[in-house]
Amino acid sequence: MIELDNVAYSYGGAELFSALNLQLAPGSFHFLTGPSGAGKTTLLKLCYGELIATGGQVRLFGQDSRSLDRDSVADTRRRIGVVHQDCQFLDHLSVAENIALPLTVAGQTTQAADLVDLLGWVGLTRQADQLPPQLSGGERQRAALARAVIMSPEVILADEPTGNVDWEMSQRLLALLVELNKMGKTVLIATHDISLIRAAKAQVSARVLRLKDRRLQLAGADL
Ligand SMILES: Nc1ncnc2c1ncn2[C@@H]1O[C@H](COP(=O)(O)OP(=O)(O)OP(=O)(O)O)[C@@H](O)[C@H]1O
Repeated sequence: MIELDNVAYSYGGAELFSALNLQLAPGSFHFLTGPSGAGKTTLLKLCYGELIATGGQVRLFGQDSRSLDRDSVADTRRRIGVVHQDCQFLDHLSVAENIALPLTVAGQTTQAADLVDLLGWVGLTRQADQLPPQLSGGERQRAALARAVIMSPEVILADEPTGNVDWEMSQRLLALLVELNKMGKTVLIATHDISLIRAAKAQVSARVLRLKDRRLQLAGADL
């Protein structure tokens, strides 16, 4: 689904990583960990075509990310749901409108019943008409997850989805991501939270990758 082959990335002259290989197979569950600044967010951006590799090749659903035309970019955006690190809501729109935004942007109408179901699934039924600044950290993260899945993507890429939430809320978010994986979705979570990874490994068969010193490696079994 998403394949990185000998990939390098540089911001300006400084190479962040190189010779990086990754395959996200359908239905797989991956964690991406590593020190702050190692390039996890950058790697996720390469995986959804927001950035183009400065070396090697990224293939998204079999297509080289460098050669995606407008339609293919739109198709890729539909097939990959992203939970951004900073959530990125439009503060003048309600929570429900923010969640439905990918559909609105794609010119599709929101099925009210689907939106109600989705709000219920993430536990935000009561908050549907509130504005994003009125939400708690955990509610924001759940709204971001709902927005990421509203287009029924095949792949979910989540960047620190449990940042700034307590343990109980991180378990709740993890349960939603595990549920999505059990429905057949491919999941990749970038996180610093080792205890989250340990909790997940009791629930799902997950590969843990560590980005460090410009290389991507399988983490040890102790994780
Ligand atoms: N647009 C940019 N221009 C220049 N440098 C950037 C840009 N975006 C990120 N960087 C740098 O690239 C490095 C990797 O950033 P990135 O956000 O990918 O790391 P990360 O592993 O996700 O970090 P964190 O865990 O702190 O979120 C950092 O040193 C960062 O300052």
